[in-house]
Amino acid sequence: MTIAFVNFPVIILSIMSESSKNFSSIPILDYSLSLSSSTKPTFIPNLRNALINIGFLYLSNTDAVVDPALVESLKSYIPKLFALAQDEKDKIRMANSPHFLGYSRLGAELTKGKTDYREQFDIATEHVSRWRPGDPDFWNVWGPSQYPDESLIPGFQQTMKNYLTQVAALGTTFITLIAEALGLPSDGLSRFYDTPDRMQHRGKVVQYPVPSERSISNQGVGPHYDHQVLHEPLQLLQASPHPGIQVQNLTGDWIDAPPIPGTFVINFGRALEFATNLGIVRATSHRVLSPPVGSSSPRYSVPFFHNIALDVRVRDPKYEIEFPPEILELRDERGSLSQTDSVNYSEFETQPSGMVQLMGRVKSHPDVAQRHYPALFQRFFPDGLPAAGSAY
Ligand SMILES: O=C(O)CCC(=O)C(=O)O
Ligand SMILES: [Fe+2]
Repeated sequence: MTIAFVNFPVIILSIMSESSKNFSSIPILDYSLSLSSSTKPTFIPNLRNALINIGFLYLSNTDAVVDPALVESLKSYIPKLFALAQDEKDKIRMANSPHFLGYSRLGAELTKGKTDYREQFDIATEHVSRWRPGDPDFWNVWGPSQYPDESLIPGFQQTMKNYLTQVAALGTTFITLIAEALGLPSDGLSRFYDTPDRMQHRGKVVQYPVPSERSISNQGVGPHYDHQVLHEPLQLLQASPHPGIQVQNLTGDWIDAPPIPGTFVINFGRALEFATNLGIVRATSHRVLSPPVGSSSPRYSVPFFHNIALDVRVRDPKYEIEFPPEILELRDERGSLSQTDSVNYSEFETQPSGMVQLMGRVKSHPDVAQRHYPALFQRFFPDGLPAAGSAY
């Protein structure tokens, strides 16, 4: 099977050297090939390979859906966003929001109980919460975002909204390509989605500061799977070289996925893994290390998470999909997925997607949970708020 490569020097050449298990770099897929019926047949097999064997890919040539000028404009706002006065950032802190949207100070987030060394604004596509008293708590995990005062950073809000709309559209189209790559009709995964007004997808803008000599940890964000279907982080190029995301292959090695200009990194979340007969698609464990000590600039990224509908229980027989035998064979050739030490969202086995999402948010942001979901907070943190991990 061939992999479409963009000619870029940082990509290590030895892709899939021995077996797919030991992949040692991440393939680059040219999105524009999916747009015409004459080139789509070269795109789909590469996507199939990434879905089943790797769990990660770079996507290039997405200009038809995500405007490069908009991406440049968004990038130019990011250092200004983090340079806002601390009290202005705190005005839109995440603890204000039952939807876990807003600003988190450095060190406010936990992954597997350990502190992540990053500062971030969680901002989602526009959505009105449908939760009313008496409804399931997890309906309230989606709702409106908080933005900094417009006069402090004029134009940022609209730019971010436009960006989120465009990457969400890319995600929605990409889901149809995933369905085709898995031998289904292009709407083969549509059962996992609600109507657009009842969907929300999340983004965030993240700064990973350069640690000092004395820092005890270089955990930008600890090893985890994403719970959603798709994760489309935009890694921004830095003044000094940064390793970027690292991805774990089936033998447990961490593979660098450095930023490549003009691409998105796409990885698949546990929702998709569980929804595809418990593991045709691979969700892949990943982490981010802090920039090396002495780097001249922090690392910035804009992750985006494409969700499935809140009420879907992916393991409910009514959502079961029949895949063609060739796809099942490819899964069998790959073998079963190893257990890693990452946050793994095994709750998908029994819980609706919204509840899995809410539980993940509670564990990552206990102070927000204490305020808005006291019963769940008590369940996960019976001894009270941990010393680290407050989003105030
Ligand atoms: O910062 C990044 O590039 C990715 C972060 C990530 O994996 C996450 O927030 O889930
Ligand atoms: Fe992630």
